[in-house]
Amino acid sequence: MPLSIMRRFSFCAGHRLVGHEGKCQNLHGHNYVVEVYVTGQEQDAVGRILDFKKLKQSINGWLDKNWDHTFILWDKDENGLAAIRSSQPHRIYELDCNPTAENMAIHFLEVVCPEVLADSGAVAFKVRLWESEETCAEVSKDIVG
Ligand SMILES: Nc1nc2c(c(=O)[nH]1)N=C([C@H](O)[C@H](O)COP(=O)(O)OP(=O)(O)OP(=O)(O)O)CN2
Repeated sequence: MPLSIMRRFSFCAGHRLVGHEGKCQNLHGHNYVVEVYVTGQEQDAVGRILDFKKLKQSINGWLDKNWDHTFILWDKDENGLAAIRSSQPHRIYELDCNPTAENMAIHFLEVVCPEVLADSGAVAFKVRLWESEETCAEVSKDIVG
């Protein structure tokens, strides 16, 4: 019987989309929401896949350090990077691709979740990343086991 849990997190960040035909080519920000769906091999003695609090601490720790109140920019966006670097202080997170909701969701599922959930016994299989209340991207993967 498939069993999973989900927790929702929020953070503020700036970005821009290189090559976008409209306003989103300009530096701007969002109140992002990220939903992380987690499953595990078995429930613990209490009946949990993973304590919601542990999930919160792991994910929020990473978000606070890396994405919250940063500019998330493509590492090839030299002009955008230079603009943000010229302000002091600044926080930048460089992605190896344009920071669309889709690419940020993929990065979160493929890179961030395995790192922060290592040793937890749980694994993230789906991420939904909301850029606004109306727009989100969703990515999921099959978990073998
Ligand atoms: N598939 C995607 N499309 C767009 C993304 C994205 O991540 N994935 N991102 C953006 C921009 O970041 C933009 O800030 C959000 O777009 P949206 O709200 O749709 O912009 P509008 O042009 O509709 O804004 P209005 O203020 O309502 O005119 C764009 N697309």
